[in-house]
Amino acid sequence: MEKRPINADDAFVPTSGYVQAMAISGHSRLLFVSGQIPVAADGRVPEGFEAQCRLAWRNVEAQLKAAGLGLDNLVLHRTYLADRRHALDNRRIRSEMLGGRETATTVVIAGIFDEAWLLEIEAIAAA
Ligand SMILES: CC(=[NH2+])C(=O)[O-]
Repeated sequence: MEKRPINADDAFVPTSGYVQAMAISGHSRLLFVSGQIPVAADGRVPEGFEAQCRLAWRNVEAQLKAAGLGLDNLVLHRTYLADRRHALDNRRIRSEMLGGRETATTVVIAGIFDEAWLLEIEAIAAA
C-alpha cells in the first residue's frame, strides 16, 4: 500500500501537523474506526484534556492493533473537541501521539455525547 500526501501549490499548506489530502493506492483493506472516547477499559475517564486526548489516541491505536494495523496505516482522522480552547493542545498532543506522522484531518468543535468527555476521535486506515 502506498500513501501519497497532497498539498496543492495553489492552496493553503498547513504547518500544524497534517496534510490537505492523502492519496492511497495498492491497498486491500480499509478500516473505519468509530469515534474513540476518553474512556479506559475499566470505564475510568481521566481528568483534564491532556490525559483524555492521550487516552482517546491510545484507544484509536488499540482498534488499529486489533485489526492488525498501526498508526502508519492511518489515512484520515477527525477530532471533535468539546471546547475551542483545547485546539492548540490538541495539535500538540496529536503530533506527539502520532510520532509526527501527518495524515488528512479535520477538527470540529462540537457537543460531545457525554459532557465528561472533552473530545472524540474517529479514523480511517488502509492496508
Ligand atoms: C485541521 C486543523 N484544523 C487542526 O487544527 O489541526
